[in-house]
Amino acid sequence: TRSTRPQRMLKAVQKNGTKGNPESVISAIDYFCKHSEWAMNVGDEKGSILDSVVTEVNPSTVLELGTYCGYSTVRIARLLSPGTKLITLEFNPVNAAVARQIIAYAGLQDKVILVEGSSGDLIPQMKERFGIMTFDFIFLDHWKDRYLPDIKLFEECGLLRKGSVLLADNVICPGTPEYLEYVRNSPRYESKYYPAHLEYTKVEDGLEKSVFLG
Ligand SMILES: CCNc1ncnc2c1ncn2[C@@H]1O[C@H](/C=C/CNC(=O)c2cc(-c3ccc(F)cc3)cc(O)c2O)[C@@H](O)[C@H]1O
Ligand SMILES: [Mg+2]
Repeated sequence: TRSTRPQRMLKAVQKNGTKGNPESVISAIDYFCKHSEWAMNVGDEKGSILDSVVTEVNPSTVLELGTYCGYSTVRIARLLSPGTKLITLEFNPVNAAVARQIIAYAGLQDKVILVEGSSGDLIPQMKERFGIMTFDFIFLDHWKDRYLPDIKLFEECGLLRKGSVLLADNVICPGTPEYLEYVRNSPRYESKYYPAHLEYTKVEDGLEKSVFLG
């Protein structure tokens, strides 16, 4: 059967990247998306904002929803302190297989725990399976209509603490109106919008950073 876009992206990383060099993997994916095939990675512009938030938070516990090809996984993992690992959830096995290889090519496999499955099933298992008390940083980049149910699940499972930072991609395009309305109007969150553009385009998009107030 025909290859998938993530599989073609992996080939581009193996061809143009340098093994063990996360920056070269990020550049190879951005180049592929700009010159070969557009893909829904967070991209370089929003990726720089992601980098600055991760650096500012310097998290000890990290969760990503929607690994896709592992582009943002590599961006985040390369910035984590030694010994810190990030958990990333991906329910499409073909995408998960590509992401594992891209993460490994970047040399970051020891800093990443990729769990195959759906966030709705896995979030309630975080404490028992991974010994997580609360998350310092969460990156939301999965199905847009799942951002709101999943943030409520974080609250219900007691996975947020005073100061936990949630960063959400695509709050303008494709858009996550119910999520935005919730975090911007809830007294339990302090929210801030970071304007940018849809990856590799001039279309308006941005990231929403929401700090849980406890
Ligand atoms: C069921 C919800 N839980 C989930 N749990 C685990 N993994 C999940 C989940 N949802 C989706 N996934 C996975 O995350 C990935 C999906 C991400 C969804 N992202 C988008 O739809 C998206 C879409 C666009 C976009 C923007 C403009 C367009 F014209 C076309 C597309 C841009 C983006 O930056 C995006 O993030 C896939 O790998 C999917 O298998
Ligand atoms: Mg996205």
